[in-house]
Amino acid sequence: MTMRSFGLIRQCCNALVRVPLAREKSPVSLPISHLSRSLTTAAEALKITYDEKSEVATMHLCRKPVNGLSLEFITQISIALEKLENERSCRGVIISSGCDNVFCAGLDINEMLRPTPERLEIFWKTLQDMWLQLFTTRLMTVAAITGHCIAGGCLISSACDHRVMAPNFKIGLNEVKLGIVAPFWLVDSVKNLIGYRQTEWSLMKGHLFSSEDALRLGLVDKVVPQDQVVLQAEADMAEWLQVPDSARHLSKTLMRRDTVVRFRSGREADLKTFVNYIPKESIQKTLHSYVESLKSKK
Ligand SMILES: CCCCC/C=C\CCCC/C=C/C(=O)SCCNC(=O)CCNC(=O)[C@H](O)C(C)(C)COP(=O)(O)OP(=O)(O)OC[C@H]1O[C@@H](n2cnc3c(N)ncnc32)[C@H](O)[C@@H]1OP(=O)(O)O
Repeated sequence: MTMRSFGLIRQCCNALVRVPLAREKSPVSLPISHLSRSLTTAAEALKITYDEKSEVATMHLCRKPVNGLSLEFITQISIALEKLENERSCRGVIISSGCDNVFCAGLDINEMLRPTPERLEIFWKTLQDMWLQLFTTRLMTVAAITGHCIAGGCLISSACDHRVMAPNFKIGLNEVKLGIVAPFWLVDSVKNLIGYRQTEWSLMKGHLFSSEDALRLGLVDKVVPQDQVVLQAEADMAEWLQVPDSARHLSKTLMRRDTVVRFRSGREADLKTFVNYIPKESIQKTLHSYVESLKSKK
């Protein structure tokens, strides 16, 4: 197998002061006073490899301990996606995790705790952009879900085209448990997979589905033993790539058009809602208690 890492991407991922690079906006300088805590450095957090033979890249999320989506991390993912999108030979990307038993625990909650208004706004815009990129990319996208896949984690997996998950983990939108609400575009992308009622019910309860229930509902496409998830994702990717790229991408565009149109017309209002809602004292209290409960479970 011929593997090479994308030098350019690595280079970009290491330079993280000016963000975001994603489409539809010009770069802005980040207030770096509120860097969220992680056990990994920015350079270690995202590893991209490319297999020339299969024309498939792997985006390995390694922001330990749980791949919490901080502004810097989302920016890295966004830059990497853009680079892959522009790499003509690349036809697909597998998103995998380097965190034990966790694919992604969602947004880094620290981003929402006592945030500066400036950073909060950039954070949400960057997340919106990253989601749009992933949801609409010409690349075939496969999520290799080797562990829990919660809220923002489900944002990533549900924006992909195909999902392989390991057994005995949890996946879904639990935002209400934190006193917050999933944005309509994330809800739509889950609803597209599992239908209205299951989405409504799980959203209102903050219910996380087991891997097995997720398979039954269509929230994931396959459940295989944890040590086979990536291999299965690669095999499924190869099968998917037998379909001509442009026809596959046009079909995806057709199916996702309504969600994208709704997103584009609602994203400004969505941003305003988020930046007004999160700093509220009552929300801050609930988020704080949630973080405490995570720490005290040990
Ligand atoms: C109409 C108004 C609309 C307004 C819109 C408002 C908001 C919209 C946002 C919606 C979009 C998405 C939101 C989110 O993603 S919120 C995050 C939701 N995620 C979670 O609830 C997951 C929480 N984590 C867990 O349940 C567990 O950590 C686990 C993933 C199951 C893994 O368990 P385990 O292996 O036992 O690890 P620990 O629990 O010990 O965690 C290790 C350390 O990591 C910290 N941690 C965990 N998750 C997060 C996180 N999401 N952000 C930041 N930090 C996290 C945890 O506290 C541990 O830290 P410690 O070592 O310092 O104790």
